[in-house]
Amino acid sequence: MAAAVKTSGGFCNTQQQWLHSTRDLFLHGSTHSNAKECKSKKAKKPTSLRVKATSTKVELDFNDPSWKQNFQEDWDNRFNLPRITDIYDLKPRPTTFSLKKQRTPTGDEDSTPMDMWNGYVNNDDRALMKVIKYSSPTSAGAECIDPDCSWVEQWVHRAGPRKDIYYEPNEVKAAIVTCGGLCPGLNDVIRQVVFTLETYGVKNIVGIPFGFRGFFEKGLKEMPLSRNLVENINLAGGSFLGVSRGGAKTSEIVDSIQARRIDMLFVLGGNGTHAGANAIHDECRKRKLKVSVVAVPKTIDNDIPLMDKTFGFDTAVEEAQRAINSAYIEARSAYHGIGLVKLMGRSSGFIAMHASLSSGQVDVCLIPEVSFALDGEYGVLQHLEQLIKNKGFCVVCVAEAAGQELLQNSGATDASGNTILSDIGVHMQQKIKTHFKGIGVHADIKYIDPTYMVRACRANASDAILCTVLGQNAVHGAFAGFSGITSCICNTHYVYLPVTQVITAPKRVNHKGRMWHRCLTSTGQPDFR
Ligand SMILES: Nc1ncnc2c1ncn2[C@@H]1O[C@H](COP(=O)(O)OP(=O)(O)O)[C@@H](O)[C@H]1O
Ligand SMILES: O=P(O)(O)OC[C@H]1O[C@](O)(COP(=O)(O)O)[C@@H](O)[C@@H]1O
Ligand SMILES: [Mg+2]
Repeated sequence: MAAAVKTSGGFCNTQQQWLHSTRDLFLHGSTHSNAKECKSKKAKKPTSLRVKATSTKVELDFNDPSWKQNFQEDWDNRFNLPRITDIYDLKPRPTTFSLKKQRTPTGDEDSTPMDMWNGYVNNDDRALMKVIKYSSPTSAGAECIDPDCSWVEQWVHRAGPRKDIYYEPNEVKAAIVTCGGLCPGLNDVIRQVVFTLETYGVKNIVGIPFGFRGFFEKGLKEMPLSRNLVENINLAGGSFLGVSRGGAKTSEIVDSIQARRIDMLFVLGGNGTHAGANAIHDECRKRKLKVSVVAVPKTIDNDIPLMDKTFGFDTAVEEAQRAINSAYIEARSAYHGIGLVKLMGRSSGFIAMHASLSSGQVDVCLIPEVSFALDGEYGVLQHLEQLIKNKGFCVVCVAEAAGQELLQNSGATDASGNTILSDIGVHMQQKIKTHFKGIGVHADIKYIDPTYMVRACRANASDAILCTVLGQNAVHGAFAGFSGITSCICNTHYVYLPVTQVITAPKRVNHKGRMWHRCLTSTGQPDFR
């Protein structure tokens, strides 16, 4: 019987490094860990780990030949999709979502007979979540489960239309709600959900106004939706239905779902919304309601784990890049110009990192995942001084959650309970001004905060396509009888994940990963510690 390893804090050794990796894999589906760096030099492989998964407690003993099987069984259990047939004994019916062309055959010899055309997804179809086989834990970005970094298949359920469905389309009432902050692409998803529902034959489609509030706030009326009504909503940013934060009272929301006789609920939102969707799904199950709750992950922050990206992220990066370009032009044109851009990202620096990379105009990129000092020999200010001296101008991109430890925090939260961050952009602007004044060097600082411009725009082409697929798949998932799932993209494939698996913790930039190092190579910045 191998010894179990303590799973939380307190010590730092090689075992702990493994522990963090494996624990992260279980908790976040990724070994991209936020683990503190361990200083211990001597590598000593642990033989056993006690790992607490989100739904099961699994003990992996790597000396046990069946550890891989145990891991996979736990994985399959956790990624199994909840279905309404788990609580109801329902008979499926053939789908009404036709992949056949609705035309009379032309007699074209080359045309495939429709009944042989494989257009439906089988419930046993799976996609691999991880495709790289790392030969060693020291390989760049290695995500290992055991000390030898063995190959372990991690399958997830493929998304798409099924041959059998569990709802009578003409009896269905479907509702759509958009929650949290704005995000490019919300309207594209609403539109595709409506189109696809109508293709199945659903006639009763409504929009819930202003997020979860629309379920219980007096005076807010549901909006009937149809193809005609939503046809052009993708041409504008924002949400056609409106969004809101806070006010999520699960039991009241489910009372309202019951009273309105909603059968399918499509919930578009970020990590908070997904937690809300999960609570609604659980409550519906408790009340034995035949309701499918299907989420679609939105957030410009790209901070939802397990998926390649959330819709809106690409567009936000593109827009952020425009702000960087303006900062660059201002800085380049001024005598000793310093352009400073603050970008969103509540707890992760994805927008800042990607916009810095894509613009190619950033000299210093600061993200919350990597701590830095402003003052001192190795601080950011000293580096800016060098840049001004050597090339005459510079551009700094800072993520809103970066360097929070350098600031005073009021501890205040927004209506959803998210911490209100202190303004690192304004703080840096002041610090840079004071620093250059102090050393008697002229500096012309131009500060740009494009915050709401970045997320209020309409989706770009790649996001519009992502929204189309995710929105359509959300509807297919509901008709297939799944509930408590989210429609997303993993490893370039479209899949469904149980919501429980994506609300464990926000995804963050892997500061030891290749992408961050590419960013450092691009900016040429040193360590600021
Ligand atoms: N843990 C939670 N359980 C239930 N509902 C939640 C939870 N966290 C947030 N919500 C609700 O989800 C909605 C959106 O959450 P918020 O954090 O503002 O945005 P996002 O979904 O974009 O992260 C809000 O109405 C909020 O009340
Ligand atoms: O000003 P608001 O609406 O509270 O939004 C601020 C937050 O919204 C975001 O743009 C997105 O957050 P969510 O996806 O969680 O809604 C964050 O980057 C930012 O911190
Ligand atoms: Mg959020």
